[in-house]
Amino acid sequence: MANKVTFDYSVAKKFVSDTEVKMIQACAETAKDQLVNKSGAGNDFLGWIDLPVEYDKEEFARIQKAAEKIQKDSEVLLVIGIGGSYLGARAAIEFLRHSFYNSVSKEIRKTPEIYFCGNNISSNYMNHLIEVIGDRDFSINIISKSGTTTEPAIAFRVFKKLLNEKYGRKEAAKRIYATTDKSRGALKNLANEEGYESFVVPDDVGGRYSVLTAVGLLPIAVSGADITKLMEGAASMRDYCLNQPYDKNDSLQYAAVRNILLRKGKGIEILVNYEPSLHYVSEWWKQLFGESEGKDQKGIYPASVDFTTDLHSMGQFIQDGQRTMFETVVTVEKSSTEIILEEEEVDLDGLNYLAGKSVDFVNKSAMKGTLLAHTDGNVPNLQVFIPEQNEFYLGQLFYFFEFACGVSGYMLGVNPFDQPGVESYKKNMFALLGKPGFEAQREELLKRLQ
Ligand SMILES: O=P(O)(O)OC[C@H]1O[C@](O)(CO)[C@@H](O)[C@@H]1O
Repeated sequence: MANKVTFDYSVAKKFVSDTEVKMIQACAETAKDQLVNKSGAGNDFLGWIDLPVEYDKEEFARIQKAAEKIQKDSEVLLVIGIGGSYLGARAAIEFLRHSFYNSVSKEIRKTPEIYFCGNNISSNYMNHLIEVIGDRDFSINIISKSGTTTEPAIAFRVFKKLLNEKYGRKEAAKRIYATTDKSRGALKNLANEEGYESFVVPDDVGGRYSVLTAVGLLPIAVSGADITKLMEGAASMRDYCLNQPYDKNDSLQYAAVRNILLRKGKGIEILVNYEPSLHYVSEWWKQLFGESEGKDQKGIYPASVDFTTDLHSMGQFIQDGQRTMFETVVTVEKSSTEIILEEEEVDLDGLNYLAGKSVDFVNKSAMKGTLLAHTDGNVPNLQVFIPEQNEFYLGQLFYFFEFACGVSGYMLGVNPFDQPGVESYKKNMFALLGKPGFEAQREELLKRLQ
């Protein structure tokens, strides 16, 4: 077991040869140079590259203090945000903390319950969340880089009212933490006006690359995870990404191999996990790659499955359906806890052959068996290994994927740091809602909907 996050395509050699990986080296290295020298498209959004070593230490200390205050004065923290202002924190908390974080007893959890909202527009979801909070003490972390995104803005209105009614406006303001642009946007204005403690999303860090800023760090710190170790892990992976030669650079190799597969008609990448706690890491990864690469009618469609659960639903398709996909299997090498299966006197369930074996051994056997079966079914299987489930390796994993994404986007010939496509639905929604300034579009859309 290596002591870092690693990438391995050895099982996929039938589909990607070492020679092909060598042939694409120049392309990958040019893309890396563009990224590191900041000479490519979107180069005003590259603040994430040095973030793990150049972050604002004063703000970092303020984040830790705010987290301690929330831990002391709140039973519940609401994290309001969407996309990059949501997924990183959720991914980290689910990966690092208890599988049943919000349900397990306070004695085990020790920190506030954490609920995410503002990531949908459902009245049911919000009403049910109000019921979950009940009359308990709570705080809000509202996160929006632009400060104008509709989903979190609506949720903030609703939950700010609840907080104001419970504590009065002045006291409520001390329980609201705003993570947003340093000087612009509706949320920044509101924070200034009401005196909320504010944290900054740096100008040069886009939403989907912002997990290691206050966007991710405050909720992660409230959950009791160690954000210093998270940054240290990211810093160590930054070092590998920037300084290792091509053949030893896991992140570069991953970017290269997925581009080789794309050129062979594999337009769908499925991120696979065998730990339920990785589910939201996949969700975070999907936004990272989907928003970065899916443009100009190009890109690999990022999908994900949770195995072994989805082997019993999507397994058939992956084994046997249209051959347009490859899998990237993320494995946690050493499970943090163990269960050993015991022998039963009468072997009614036929499982005595597993007596003395750990549940993780069964899980790993399922993983290895599936890897070979899917390879035989002509689905290339790439692998990413995480040594253990902790903050350090998660920091490495985040940075590994971010770097690979930047490189891969340039290899593909797109700007990996913009997202013009997401505006189309917003314009239509604003027009239909009657937002001032969208009158002409409104008439046109209403006619189409008749
Ligand atoms: O932090 P904000 O500005 O509310 O944006 C949230 C998300 O919405 C998007 O801008 C897409 O609309 C994403 O890129 C971003 O992560």
